[in-house]
Amino acid sequence: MKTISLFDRPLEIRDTETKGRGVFALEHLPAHTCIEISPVLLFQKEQYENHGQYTVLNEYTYVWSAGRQGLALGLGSMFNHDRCPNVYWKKDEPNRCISYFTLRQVHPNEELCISYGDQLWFDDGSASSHNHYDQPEEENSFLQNLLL
Ligand SMILES: C[S@@+](CC[C@H](N)C(=O)[O-])C[C@H]1O[C@@H](n2cnc3c(N)ncnc32)[C@H](O)[C@@H]1O
Repeated sequence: MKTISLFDRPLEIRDTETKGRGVFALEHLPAHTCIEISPVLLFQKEQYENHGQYTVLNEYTYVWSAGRQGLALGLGSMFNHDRCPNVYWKKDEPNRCISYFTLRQVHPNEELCISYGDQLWFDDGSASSHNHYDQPEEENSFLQNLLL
């Protein structure tokens, strides 16, 4: 299957050339739009250390409190990494979910990507296939604050 449409949402899961599947916008999305709220499945520290980390889960989970790891259900596990992301995320630990927002205006057919940080475990496809959107200064500082 090449694409999965998401019914009433202007988003689609597509195969990419170098990154596996990814999430794409089908229309213009304004900055700071909430595009997804993913419920999170939590793994206890021991469960993850003894089992989870040796499986494919290790490419998908988010660090959670008390040494736990969280798997974002829904779209949250489908966002690829970009060193200049157009999506940021916020953990909501009490409600065990992660919300995802656009960092800037997103154009139709643009891939929606988050930043995984500096320690990548794969060859970064975003380094070469980077989109050439010039991020305005104020959006840049907003991103810097989030990542600090
Ligand atoms: C959370 S998953 C993202 C969804 C994944 N593409 C899929 O098809 O299931 C993380 C994995 O996606 C791939 N990936 C994400 N961002 C990438 C990038 N910038 N360059 C290459 N591979 C990437 C890597 O294989 C990574 O382990």
